[in-house]
Amino acid sequence: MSDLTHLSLADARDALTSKKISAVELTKAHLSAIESARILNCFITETPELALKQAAASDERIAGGQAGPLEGLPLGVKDLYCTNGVRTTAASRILDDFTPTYESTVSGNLIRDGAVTLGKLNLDEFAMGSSNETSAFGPVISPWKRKGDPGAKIVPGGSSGGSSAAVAAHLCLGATATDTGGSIRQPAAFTGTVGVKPTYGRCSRWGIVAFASSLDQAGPIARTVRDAAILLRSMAGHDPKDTTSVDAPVPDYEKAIGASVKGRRIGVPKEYRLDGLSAEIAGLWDQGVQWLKDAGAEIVEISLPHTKYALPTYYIIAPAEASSNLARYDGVRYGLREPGRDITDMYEKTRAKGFGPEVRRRIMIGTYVLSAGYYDAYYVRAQKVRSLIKRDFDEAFAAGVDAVLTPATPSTAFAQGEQGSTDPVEMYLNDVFTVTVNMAGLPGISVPGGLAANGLPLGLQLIGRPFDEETLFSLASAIERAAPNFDFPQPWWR
Ligand SMILES: NC(=O)C[C@H](N)C(=O)O
Repeated sequence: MSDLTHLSLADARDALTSKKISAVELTKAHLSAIESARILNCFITETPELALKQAAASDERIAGGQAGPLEGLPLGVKDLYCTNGVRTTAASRILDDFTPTYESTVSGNLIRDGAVTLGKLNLDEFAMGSSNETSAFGPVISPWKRKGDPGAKIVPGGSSGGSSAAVAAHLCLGATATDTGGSIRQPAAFTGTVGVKPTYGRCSRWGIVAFASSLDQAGPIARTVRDAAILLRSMAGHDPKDTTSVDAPVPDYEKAIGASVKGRRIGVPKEYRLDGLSAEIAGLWDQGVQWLKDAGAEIVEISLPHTKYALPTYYIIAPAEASSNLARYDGVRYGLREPGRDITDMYEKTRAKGFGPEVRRRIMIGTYVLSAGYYDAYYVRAQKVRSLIKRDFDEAFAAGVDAVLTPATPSTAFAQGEQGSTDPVEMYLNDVFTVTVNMAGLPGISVPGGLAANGLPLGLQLIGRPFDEETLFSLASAIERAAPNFDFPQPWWR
């Protein structure tokens, strides 16, 4: 077989189980792809020895007829997941050389099912950002190029930018990611990949560095809808160590691929047709509607009246939770410590040195909205609006809508430095279509819809009923079949 990194995860699985290729061979092909793509800065930590050891064990299990569902498949892990014996940074200096003595439940589930782990993927610091430019380990460069602009360094989206870029550049067959306000779906849309944000509670958050605990959710990024379905099945499941994880059976999501969508009711929310929405994004959305119609779905216009409050509400709740979660980085319990005159001075120096500007901004906003005198005006009010946003969706689903279709992002990927350098709100606007899903705890998927005139990928988003990821997989696979084919970028980085 020619280039093993160009197999889909599903095809690689089949080639491994039928012994056409070995896990060691497949792993070596990915390790050498990673080595020749360092300029993209996708990985913070590479773990080639560990990967080869896991691959050899996989080959033995395959030979012994004991292959797990992901046996021998090389994956990347977002560096927000704690990994036993492997440095975990959250792309922050504050964690320094923190090396967990335990494995996050979700990455542990992948390893249990036979996956090979290639290393830890870059991200925005503590997952705060939409372009991977806030990482203390430097930005990730997307493998994609804007037409006629070879010098521009295109961002892979964020915060899971290492995951999306590595998958798009064929450095791994799939990757883990996390989504608090769009961090799986937006980078997937920017890189022509598929990203799934499962229902809140579908995957365990145990062992994943916390950002905003009521919004955070783990999920996969992959090159096809089928591959994402295979990964989610292994990642999901109840975990007694996370009291918010739900004890519900995990379906075989792969069975939803190619399933008929005839008669499924798709809601198109009029509030997402923002003033100033670009003609290209509006066109993509109309196209998506047509593809689902052609596949037999029924389209209904719906109203989600509180949509316009979602972004400001998210940027109160998420920083509030972050300011509380990040209080633990005090120079005593984890990583970095800057000596000071007394304990307060040590705290201040450690936190000033350890956190980057975006993380500091969020901690300050969060502390402000939680402080006496402002708590009711901001935090409590934001929680009330959050309930209204959730109720909008509840009502749409109660009226018989099976899923909601929207664009994933308001634009294609931009170049480094082009957004948010003077005004952080410009960066926050990237999340305008994605944050509602986290606020309501719903599942969402981003699926490619083809390429824009500038040559960069476009993504459509489907939002589903709680714990109905299956419907999203079947609808997304219908879009995947209908959308124009595109090739991932040729490896200019080698
Ligand atoms: N973490 C996320 O889901 C990304 C979002 N853009 C944020 O900065 O909060």
